[in-house]
Amino acid sequence: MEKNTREVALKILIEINKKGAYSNIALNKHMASNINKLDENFTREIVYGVLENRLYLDWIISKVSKIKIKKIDPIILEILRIGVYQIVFMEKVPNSAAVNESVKLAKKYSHKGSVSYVNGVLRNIIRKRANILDIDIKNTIDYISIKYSHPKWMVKRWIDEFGEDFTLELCKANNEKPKLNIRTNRLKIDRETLKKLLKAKGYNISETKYASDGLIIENPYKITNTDEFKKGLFTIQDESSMLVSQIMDPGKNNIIVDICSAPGGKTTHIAQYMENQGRIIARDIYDHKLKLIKENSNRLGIDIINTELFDALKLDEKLLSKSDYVLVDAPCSGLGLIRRRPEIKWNRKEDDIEKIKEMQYIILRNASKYLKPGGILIYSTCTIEREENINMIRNFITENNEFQLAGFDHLLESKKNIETAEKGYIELFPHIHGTDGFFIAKLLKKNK
Ligand SMILES: C[S@@+](CC[C@H](N)C(=O)[O-])C[C@H]1O[C@@H](n2cnc3c(N)ncnc32)[C@H](O)[C@@H]1O
Repeated sequence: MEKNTREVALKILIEINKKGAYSNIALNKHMASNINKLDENFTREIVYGVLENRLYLDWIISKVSKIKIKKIDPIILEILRIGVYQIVFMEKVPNSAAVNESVKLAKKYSHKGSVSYVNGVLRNIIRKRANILDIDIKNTIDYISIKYSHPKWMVKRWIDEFGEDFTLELCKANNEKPKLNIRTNRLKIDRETLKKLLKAKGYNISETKYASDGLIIENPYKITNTDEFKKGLFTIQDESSMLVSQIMDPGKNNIIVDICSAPGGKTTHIAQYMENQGRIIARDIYDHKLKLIKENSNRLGIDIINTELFDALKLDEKLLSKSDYVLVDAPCSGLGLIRRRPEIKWNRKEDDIEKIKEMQYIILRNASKYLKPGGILIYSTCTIEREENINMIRNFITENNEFQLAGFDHLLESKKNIETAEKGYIELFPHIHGTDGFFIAKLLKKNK
């Protein structure tokens, strides 16, 4: 049985590396519906463990391998990473099992020479373990990069922006498992009652710190199979994302434009704030993603959302000065999501940030034109890159002086470590706030 779990992990990792698949989607695709909890957890741990620790695992392999990492066949390298991960991080797995199962995978997926190479590398690592696991590197960027397995460009960028201690803690937190958060659907139930219902089913639950609708689930196994989920009493959403609608704080009968809205996490939350009265125009560039908004709305009992296929890079003359609130939940580099999707570390390139920034600015500028005077614009991203966040907003305000930042500290449940809220924006970080890395700014379009 365990052989299969390792082989499934190998297939998933290859799919992520070769095809750029998202880890969560690849995992769900490969998990048979009848897989037991132990096997599922084992595969999950290997996939995430290998993605999170890739540079450190490669560094260990390089200590004993005669072949340079870049020259190792990609499948053999992945088999080695899986083997080394078990030896170094999974105490319950006997070394013999880690070696034998890796050798079996090498036999199945490669040729004879590779089999003895995999066997030799893993046995050498076990033998020399006491001397090769400590990282004896003085340079801070190199040290953090290997110890917490983040690409050097990312570490350097963050040290320049946030300092060394901050970067080290951030990288450490990026390798920790995020807790599952759910959002109460206040159209159907209040948070306290939902908490009691789920507690009675054996879930360990606490309340989110900043978001008023959020609950943190310690043991979320099969939570989407519960009646409570099927009846639409809650939806899955990180606390950081819940804050977007909380900070927007729209009321009944407003007109809202959500310009990049799929799969609808924030749009459906906005509808809750509007008590399902008024009108939301929810747009996205992908039709298949708009369908997800409809599915989510149906489950949650929301009928004020009109989905529209529209490219936010284009200006829609029909919407000029029409809306009370606009949300720009911009496509971004996603560097705040590394805890959930560690493959971002390996798939994202530094050059991408420049291109993404240009697109974000055009989307923001177009979206701002849809607001009535006195309207509110919310700009959010799931990245910690200031170039895509506060620097972008400051540039925008300089060039569009009818806009100003609007403070919102009174809308948060707690003000701890979130002091900039009174100035009209917040930056969230996994190691400080326990949320995804995230940015939210609130802008007021002044009455002329
Ligand atoms: C951060 S996600 C939005 C998440 C969504 N607001 C939620 O809470 O569920 C960004 C979205 O922008 C969409 N997108 C990317 N480029 C776009 C464009 N040019 N026009 C409209 N939507 C775009 C993507 O398809 C993606 O669904």
